[in-house]
Formats: sequence, C-alpha cells, structure tokens
Amino acid sequence: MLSVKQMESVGIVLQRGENNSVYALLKPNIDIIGGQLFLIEDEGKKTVARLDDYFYINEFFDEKTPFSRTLLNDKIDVELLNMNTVIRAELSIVKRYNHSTIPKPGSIVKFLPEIADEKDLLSFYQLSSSQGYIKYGRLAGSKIPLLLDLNAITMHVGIFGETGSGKSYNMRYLITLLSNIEIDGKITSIPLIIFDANGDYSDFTSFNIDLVSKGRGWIKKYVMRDPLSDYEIKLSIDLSLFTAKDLADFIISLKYGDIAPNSLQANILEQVLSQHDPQEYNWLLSTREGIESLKIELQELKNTGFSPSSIRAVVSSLEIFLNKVRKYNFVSSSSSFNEQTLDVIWNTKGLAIIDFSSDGAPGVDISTKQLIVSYVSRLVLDYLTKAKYSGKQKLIGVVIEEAQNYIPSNDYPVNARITKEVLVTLATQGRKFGASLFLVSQRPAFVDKYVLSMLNTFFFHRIYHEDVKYVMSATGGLPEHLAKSLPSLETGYVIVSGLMSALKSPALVKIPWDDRIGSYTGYVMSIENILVS
Ligand SMILES: Nc1ncnc2c1ncn2[C@@H]1O[C@H](COP(=O)(O)OP(=O)(O)OP(=O)(O)O)[C@@H](O)[C@H]1O
Repeated sequence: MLSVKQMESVGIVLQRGENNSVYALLKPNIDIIGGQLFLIEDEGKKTVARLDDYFYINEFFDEKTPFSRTLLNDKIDVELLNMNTVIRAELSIVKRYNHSTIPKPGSIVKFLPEIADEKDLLSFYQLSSSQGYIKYGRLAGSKIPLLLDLNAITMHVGIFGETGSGKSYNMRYLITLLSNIEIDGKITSIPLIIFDANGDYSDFTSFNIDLVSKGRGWIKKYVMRDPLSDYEIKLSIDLSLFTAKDLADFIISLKYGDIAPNSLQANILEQVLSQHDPQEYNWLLSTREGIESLKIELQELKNTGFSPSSIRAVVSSLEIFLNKVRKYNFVSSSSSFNEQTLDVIWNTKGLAIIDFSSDGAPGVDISTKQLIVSYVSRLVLDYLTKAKYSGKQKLIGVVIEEAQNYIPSNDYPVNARITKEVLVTLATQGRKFGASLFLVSQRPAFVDKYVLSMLNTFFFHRIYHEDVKYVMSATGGLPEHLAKSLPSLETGYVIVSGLMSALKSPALVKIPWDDRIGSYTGYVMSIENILVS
C-alpha cells in the first residue's frame, strides 16, 4: 500500500481511454510536461499514471459561433478566456497499488506524493529493498528519484540525443552514480572502460577524481601522444589478438576508405599473414623490416598466378598501415592495455578512460580508433568469457561515444567491419559473461538496428525529428505521444525506459545540475560569460 504524504488535487478523471489509459481534466494553472507522472485516487485505490498527451481547451473554442468571431474583432479579454480554460489530458497507467482496476470517472488526479524516507520510496516502487538499485535524477514534477536496477545493466544501455541535448552531462552523472554504489554500507563501483570522444571525462583522472574514486582503486587515462602526467599512459595494442582475415580486411580497406575493400587483395594478404604465428603480426606489420619481409613473401605469390598489380596494391596498403603505426606508435607485443590491465580494472573496480579527443589522440583518424575499439572489445570479451568458464563471474562496463562510427547502420557511410562483428558479439553474449555496453550517439538512426534492438535500457534526450520513427521501431515500447515529444525535450530532461527503470515503463526524469559534474571540456559557456571571463 502506498502510504506517503499526499498532495492537493490537480484534476479529475472523466473517461476511460484505450489501452490502460484515462482521460482527465487538469487545472490550467499547473506546470506540467509530457512524460510526467501523476497519482490517481479512486476511493482509496491508488494508481500512478503518465501524462502521454495534453492540450489546453477553452469553452469559447468553437470558431463557428458568432461569439468566437466577435472575440477576434473586439478587444480580447484574456483574463476572461483564461478562466474558462482547462487541460485535457491523456494519462496511461504505469503502476497500481494492490488492485487491478482502471480509475473510474470522478477519480482525483494529484501530483506525485512527497517521499519522506527510504520506507516511503520502497512503498512507492513496491520494492522490499533498494539493494542493487541506484537513485537517478528526479521523476519530472516531483522530488522522487528514479530507481535504476543494476541487475539489468548487462542488458546494455543506449544514450541518445542531438548535439547539446545533455548526453555528456548525463553520462558523467551516470558515471558518478556507478562509481558510488553503496552495498552493505560500503562504497563500490562498476569497473568501466570509456571511449571518450571529446575529452569529456578527463577530469575524472585529475581535479575531479574524488567524484569517482571512493569505490575505485585505480583510475587512468590512455592517450596516443606522449603522456604528460603520472595518471596518463601511452596506449598500445597487440595485433596478435586479431585473425589474419580481420587484419587483412582492415589494412586493405585503408586504401579504399568507406567503400568495401578489394576482396582479392584482402585474400592475398590474408594468405600471407596466415602462414605466420599471430605473435609475429606486431613485428611483421609495424616495423620496416617486417613489411620488407612480407613484401618478399608477396613477390613469391606472383609465381602462383596473382597479378603484379594486385600484389603492388597490397604492398601499398601495407605501407599506409605502417605509416599510421609509426605516426602514433601504438602497436607493441607488450601492449600497455592487455589482460593484466583488465585484471586490475576488475580487482580494483577501476576506471580506464581511452582519450580519443584532439588532446589525447591528436590527428588520429576514425579507422585507427576503430582498430583500438575492436582490440579492447575483443580483450574484454575473451577476459570475461574465460572468467565465466573458470567459474568466476566478472563484470565490466564499456562506454562507447559516437557509437555510429563503430556500429554504423547500412545508411551511414562508415566502413566498420573491424568493430561491428565483435561489438555485436559483445552485445549478444554480454549478459551471460558480464559485459555491459553503454552506446552514446547523436544519431541513433545511424547506429546498426540489430545492435540497437539488443539494448534494453534507453535514455532519450532531445533527438532529431528524423530519428523519432527509427527510435520507435528499433526500441519498441515507447508510446507514440511520448516519442513525438522527443524533438522538443528541454535540455536536462530525459525519458528513461527499459529494464533498468524500477517503473518498468517510460517516464520523464529531470537530471539534477551539479556544477562539478557540469565542468568538463564539452561544457558550453554562455556568450555573456565567455565575453567577460
Ligand atoms: N541536467 C542539466 N541541467 C541543466 N543544464 C544542462 C543539463 N545537462 C546539460 N546541460 C547544459 O547543456 C549543455 C550541453 O550538454 P552536453 O554537453 O551534455 O550535450 P551533448 O548532448 O553531450 O552535446 P554534444 O553531442 O555536442 O557533445 C551543457 O553545457 C549545459 O550547459
């Protein structure tokens, strides 16, 4: 039974609607917003319902009547019109408290109740314990936090919103919550690896470290330039983790950009590489001597019928790859990010930020970033799979910003063969082995639809109009009116839907502002402040 301090009435139910909804009239002078939750009381039976759609109606509204026409000609009495305005609202039922009925006409609509303590909160969510839940933001129009169920985190999370809609701030807020989880009176954290596209999380390794360090024993930032402090590590990866085919496809595609690589050339390179032990890939592909030795092997293939022009094309792709590797010096058989790193991350509930911003990875192109994302994802998948098969379940979260560059839909002109397959596997197998993907994107329509359908919790910020249809079909379950409101959502508000939400139904949440969480590279200062600072 929900037993908390009740609020004043703000409206009344008039009629039952379709599919678990009711129509109600609400007072015109209250502040409301689509997606907000209300409490409905029907003779002691309590129900929580979401405002899906609403509009203001006025009793004078009938343009055909002579009275309405004179309103337009004469001086309009705004006061008089206001007095006769009400809000017509469609509310759909989200939660019922010990009953299974639909509120009858005459039921009273109220704002959500005030929650005084943990007991009230549990009774609101009908939970017996809040263990395993984190408190996220406030349900719009109330002071009630949304409880997020950590047990559903391995079912993967999508965070979507157009530029400036508040994704980075939200991700930063989520990271602070995932870094301060209280279990049995102790603070612990979800081990996390973040691919940071714009340097938005850099401060978590330095001046804002205390926001994330209480439950963590290790926090580092990986950069592709020379490290500048002791919390930075130069990133290097080990190519022996890839198959000959993956590397051949990747290297050949460097020459062809976004179009599909030449499969004959990829086959030639695969054939040569597969004659070597994978441990030799680092030397073969990242040193001048290695490339020269591959060239000799390639020349020998001429005798087996491959054309000199195909062989020349393969050599030229190898040179392109060598140039990249030399420029950023990121390949090594004693890679700085390896299985031991994952052990440290797991054991210390650590945080590794892979800085892909122009500061941490100056001039590094998307294909190199893809190779790194693919490498780390393979490492995580292998690590978690081995742990599970040896009887020890582990858990690592992987945050991928600008997800459309790594798992693009067919409409997005980026070739991501090297990342797509492993990320699909991580998404499908993650739940069993303890991987939790957080995909962040400005354009969900450009993220692979199959992967999108494997995400089970969504944070929708304001999104582009063209993305609404796509989001609705790929995610399912978002009511039409709510989906339609997405392009006009205010910054700081987010619609949370899916398995992690203790409401089990989409709802609008206000993300609280905190100056320290809000001070990061991507933060946009107002023009007045920029000019006078
Ligand atoms: N919860 C919030 N409350 C108040 N203001 C917010 C909130 N979240 C974000 N903002 C404001 O919106 C600005 C943009 O937010 P943010 O950087 O998170 O957007 P974004 O969606 O990540 O944009 P981009 O995709 O361009 O990186 C912030 O600098 C801040 O001024």
